[in-house]
Amino acid sequence: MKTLIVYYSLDGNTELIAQLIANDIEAVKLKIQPIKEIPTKGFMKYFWGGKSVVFNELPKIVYPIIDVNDFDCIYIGTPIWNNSYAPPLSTFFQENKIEGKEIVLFACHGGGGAKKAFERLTKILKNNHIIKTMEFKDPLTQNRDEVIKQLNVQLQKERY
Ligand SMILES: Cc1cc2nc3c(=O)[nH]c(=O)nc-3n(C[C@H](O)[C@H](O)[C@H](O)COP(=O)(O)O)c2cc1C
Repeated sequence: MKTLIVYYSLDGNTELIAQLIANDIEAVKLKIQPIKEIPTKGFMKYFWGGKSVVFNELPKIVYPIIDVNDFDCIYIGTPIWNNSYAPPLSTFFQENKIEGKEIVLFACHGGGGAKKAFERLTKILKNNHIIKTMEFKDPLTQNRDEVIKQLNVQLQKERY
């Protein structure tokens, strides 16, 4: 089974989880990068990020060329922005038709959870089989061994 890990991360939390997953399973890791990076400091990042969710923006993105059809399983990772997933993923979904895949969703949040974002992603990815969802609270602020433990528990658990 060929596995792809595709993710966006502004502050590195989702990136950390993507890396820890990649340490655990054989997979191609693909980072999505907006061409115009949003501010990473202070109030402005919440303003820009929040605005992009509210207006359903499709920011221009770059990433290494891949063909999603080459993969059977796709891990999709996002930070939670305004209770939703980050808009760079919307652009990725527009540019890459994801159908008939086994999907694992993972998200990092600041304490508000990821339920709504997972519901939205499940809707968008309706022609796929979502096998698992995993969420983490700002893992960069937590003890690394604890995060690895949480990841291992979540990798083993059933979807709901
Ligand atoms: C624009 C913006 C909106 C956010 N909205 C939420 C939210 O609704 N709920 C929440 O729990 N955390 C929210 N956060 C916090 C991030 O989801 C959290 O810090 C996450 O770990 C960041 O992941 P990253 O480091 O991969 O970017 C928001 C952060 C930003 C920048």
